[in-house]
Amino acid sequence: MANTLADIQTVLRIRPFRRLWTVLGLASFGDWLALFATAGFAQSLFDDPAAKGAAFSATIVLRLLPSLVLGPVAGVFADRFDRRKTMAACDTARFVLIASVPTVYLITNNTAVTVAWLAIAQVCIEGAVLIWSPAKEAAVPNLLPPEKYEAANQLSLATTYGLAPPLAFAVLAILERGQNVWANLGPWAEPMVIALYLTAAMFGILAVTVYFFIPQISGRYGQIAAKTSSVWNDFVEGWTYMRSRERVRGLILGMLGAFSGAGILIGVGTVYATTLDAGEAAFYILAVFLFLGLGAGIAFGPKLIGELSRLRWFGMSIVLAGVGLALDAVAPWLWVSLLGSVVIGLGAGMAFLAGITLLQRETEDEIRGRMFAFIAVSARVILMLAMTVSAPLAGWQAARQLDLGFTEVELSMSRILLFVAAALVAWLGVTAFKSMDDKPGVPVLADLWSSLRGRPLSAAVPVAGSGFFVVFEGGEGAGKSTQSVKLAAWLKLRGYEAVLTREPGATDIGMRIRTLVLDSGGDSAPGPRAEALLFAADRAQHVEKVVRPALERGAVVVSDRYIDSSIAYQGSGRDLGKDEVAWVSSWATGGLKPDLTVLLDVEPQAGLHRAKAGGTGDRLEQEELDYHERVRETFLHLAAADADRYLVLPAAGTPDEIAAAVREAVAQRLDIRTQTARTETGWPGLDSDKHDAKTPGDYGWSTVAEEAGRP
Ligand SMILES: Nc1ncnc2c1ncn2[C@@H]1O[C@H](COP(=O)(O)OP(=O)(O)OP(=O)(O)O)[C@@H](O)[C@H]1O
Ligand SMILES: Cc1cn([C@H]2C[C@H](O)[C@@H](COP(=O)(O)O)O2)c(=O)[nH]c1=O
Repeated sequence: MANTLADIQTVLRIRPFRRLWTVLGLASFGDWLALFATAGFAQSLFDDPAAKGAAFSATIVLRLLPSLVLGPVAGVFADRFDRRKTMAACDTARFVLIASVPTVYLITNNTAVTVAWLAIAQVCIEGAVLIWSPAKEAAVPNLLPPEKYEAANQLSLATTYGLAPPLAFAVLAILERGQNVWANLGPWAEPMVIALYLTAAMFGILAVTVYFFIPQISGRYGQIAAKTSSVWNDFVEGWTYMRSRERVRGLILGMLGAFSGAGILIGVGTVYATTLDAGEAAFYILAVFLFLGLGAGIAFGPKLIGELSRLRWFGMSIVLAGVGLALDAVAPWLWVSLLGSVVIGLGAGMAFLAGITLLQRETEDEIRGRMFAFIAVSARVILMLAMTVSAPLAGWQAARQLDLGFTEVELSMSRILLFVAAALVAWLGVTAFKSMDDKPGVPVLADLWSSLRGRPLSAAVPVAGSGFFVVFEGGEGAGKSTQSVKLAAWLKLRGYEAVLTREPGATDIGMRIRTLVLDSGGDSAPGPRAEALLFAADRAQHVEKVVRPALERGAVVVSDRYIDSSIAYQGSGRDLGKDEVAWVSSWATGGLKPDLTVLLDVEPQAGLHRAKAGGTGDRLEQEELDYHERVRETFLHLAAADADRYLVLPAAGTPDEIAAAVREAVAQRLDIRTQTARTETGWPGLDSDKHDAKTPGDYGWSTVAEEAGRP
């Protein structure tokens, strides 16, 4: 899933997408150019500096207003009508509207009329953008296979936010600078007038391109009958769809959370910058770093996180943006603040990319336009609200100096607001993560860490049954076999289907592996890695053929050794790395974890003495004492790290004492009344009658392996 340059080249080889991408690039360029050219044009109509400033910001505010009115129904257009025609119509409208602004000025030469028309045109242009964007966003999935959405979005976002704005600014700068050269050509040659005509012409070309050269944008529309439901019904349908889909809701919530944080950041930005004592330019430097982070997140995020679940990545990225905001809120120095800004950008960029890609995948074609419109509109509204509320608040109350001991931080309202934004964004990130998590039970940080190293953890394959899985672990001669037999016998007596099994060797293949690993010596002995893989192969077969089926039947499975043995013997004993070995086993077992692991802790020397019983022992029992010490340490560490799942018992107790403690723990978990359990210890064959019983045969029954005719 991690995409590379090769993925981007692949999507660009798809002709309809390549054309759409070119259209998008030019449209974004045109949008930025139109926005700043109209604002600049409005400014140029006045001489008074205050009026100039007001004209500039009023033009931008006018662009945001239509979201409130047209927003709710903008997406309906994308889902209701042919998207190709919708886009072409919007481009034509933009062509006419943008060209009309300087034309009205040139014809009337009247500032009041021009300003009035400019205001109307601004609102209509934004209306066209609001309808055009969801249609384009919803069209992308019709041109590409789903696994290419991410690369396509990377390309589109990089174009919209990385390439188009600097190009637009460069063109405006060139026009401004060139003004002197063609100043005598008359009012139509003024820089902003040229910019507006240039932009208008571009939208004219785009309308023709979309209409005649990318028929694929029409997608399903060409194949289905025209819709007969009302626009209002379409809107309600979109809203109901969003509310009923948990993942879609999580996605939208997370994205809007990120936008509210961005709004607060922009709102408090200029005031906050003054608390850094870094001069006038601090705000702009912060903005540059924010965009650098944003670009890096979009460009390198997917490569960095590799195969990490995109649903998880989305929530994590939003939390990361929250961490960046918190860093900015407490930053005592400019460099910390710049770091915070990069982190915010990284998180926001990755969340944006993951969010759009997921939304394209999660929503059906006929509803997609409304989902994208909802996001676009809500984002604008939230941005505006957050900016307008936080900007005046930021300057409220004088700042105080907070002495941190090593330095002083200026505690101001802007920092408090940043902190509020950080908490809000992080909370929404966590909420989105929880509502969309596709790998429940897989530890988040371990999953992230493994993914960064190229080996994501898989979600556990669920067990469709109510069985219970108990494992005995411990060093050589700890008494595992003795205790597993006792426990299984007791469970059978209690009426449970108890399946007594072991590793290695519970299956046919397992038995052959056992011989290979334990009995081959000298040159024919497996090397450490082969040994680890052989144990994992035995385990995979064991889980698939014995453990899972039994758990699915509702049985209690009692296994003599499981994954921890590999982590301890191969991971630590052979020094292959505990995480690596655990990952291999986790993959082999589909993430099946025991409900209870009983660790019988034994001094290696004493255990080996018991296990060898005067003989030489198998290949692993012959290892140095050091090796067995490492094995013991690792067992103890594993148990300490997950105390609820483990029962650690010193193996020095008598077999009966240990058996009673084990029964108690199992009884508690199986919800058998301990009182009842205790009263039946007099069953012949358990405890006192058979102190040295350690094989099922001692109780007159057999293990899984023996039932299958194996020793
Ligand atoms: N609690 C105990 N105290 C003393 N001896 C015990 C105890 N439990 C088991 N034994 C004895 O120790 C020897 C090894 O026991 P067992 O085979 O149950 O250990 P194990 O952990 O399964 O060994 P291995 O790792 O070699 O499979 C046996 O002779 C058994 O009778
Ligand atoms: C499952 C498993 C086992 N081992 C080692 C541990 C023991 O030395 C033998 C098994 O012998 P036992 O008498 O049946 O206990 O194999 C290992 O190294 N790694 C494993 O994953």
